Amino acid sequence: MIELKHLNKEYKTKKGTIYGVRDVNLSIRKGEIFGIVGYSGAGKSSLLRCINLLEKPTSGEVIVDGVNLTTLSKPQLRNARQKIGMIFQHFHLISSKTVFDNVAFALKAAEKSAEEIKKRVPELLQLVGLADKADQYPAQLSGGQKQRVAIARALANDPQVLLCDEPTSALDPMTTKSILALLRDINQSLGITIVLITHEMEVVKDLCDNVAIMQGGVVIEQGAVYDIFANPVQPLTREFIQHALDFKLPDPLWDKLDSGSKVVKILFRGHAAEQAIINQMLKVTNVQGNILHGKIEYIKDKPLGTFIMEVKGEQSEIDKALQFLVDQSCGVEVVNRD
Ligand SMILES: Nc1ncnc2c1ncn2[C@@H]1O[C@H](COP(=O)(O)OP(=O)(O)OP(=O)(O)O)[C@@H](O)[C@H]1O
Repeated sequence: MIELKHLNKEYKTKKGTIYGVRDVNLSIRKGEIFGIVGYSGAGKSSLLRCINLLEKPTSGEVIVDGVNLTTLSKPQLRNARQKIGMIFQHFHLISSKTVFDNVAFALKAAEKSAEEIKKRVPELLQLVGLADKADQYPAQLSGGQKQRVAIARALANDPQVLLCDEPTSALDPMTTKSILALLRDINQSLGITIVLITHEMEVVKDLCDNVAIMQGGVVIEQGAVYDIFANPVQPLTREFIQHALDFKLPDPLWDKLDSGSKVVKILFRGHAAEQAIINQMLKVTNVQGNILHGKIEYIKDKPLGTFIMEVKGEQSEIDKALQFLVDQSCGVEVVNRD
């Protein structure tokens, strides 16, 4: 659906050239939810805004549904953009217009008739759960409701793609969940391809099919969300995942551990998460194990288990135990106190 080929975006400033996006190649499939993750300044917004040419790439190709947007004339680009909706962190609603008129604005821009607008706006407001708010003004709405209006407006012209620029960063956790659920519904019921940028891996875990991690304008790692969580390669990716899975041992627990023991983080991928592998390990080796932390996450309905264990025994037996886990395809990492 979306192909980015050797995409570069440079900003010329008084202080020199700033590289927003550097040689990015991405392929986003029709109907998927694709996440782009990175810290502030990583180039996420620059990349997203290149997809609808809000930012003109310095070089490279942006192909949406088979059309290379970088080659289009202005009127052609205007037409192509109607098939790409966009929502933002701070909603970008027009404060002097009612909810109805904010949504109608997108239809007017696409030169829809008054009759069509009268029919379409209530349908859109129904879709986002705001059928009773048509006559209210943005100031009378909560953050979540404002984002719903923005989503209705973005969907007005039946886009094939919805670009989401940190859509939940200004919202509380409960509202975040409801907006993510709405985006998932829209993706499933309307088949719209969603590209979403965020700095929270939690959002990616709950919503996305595939993800790209950005640093310094470069995509440093990409893949299916489950694979990225189960086998992160880059240190930055590991850092993001650590935040999302939250498995840092608290200090009082470290204080209680035997000085001769090892603390091991074990990752169970796929069906291994549902089997009694730790039990088997304790049976076939002469070590004692004490589980300090454990949880099983379901990502895209596939289990991913993370356990932190204190392992005690002769070094040779500990080595044997860890090798047993590796042989069962578990990820094994000795954890040291920070
Ligand atoms: N219009 C601009 N002029 C000059 N530099 C820019 C411009 N827009 C972005 N940049 C620079 O490009 C780099 C990438 O910025 P970008 O906003 O794309 O990152 P980001 O990952 O979206 O960050 P954030 O999460 O803070 O929005 C940064 O160094 C930023 O300062």
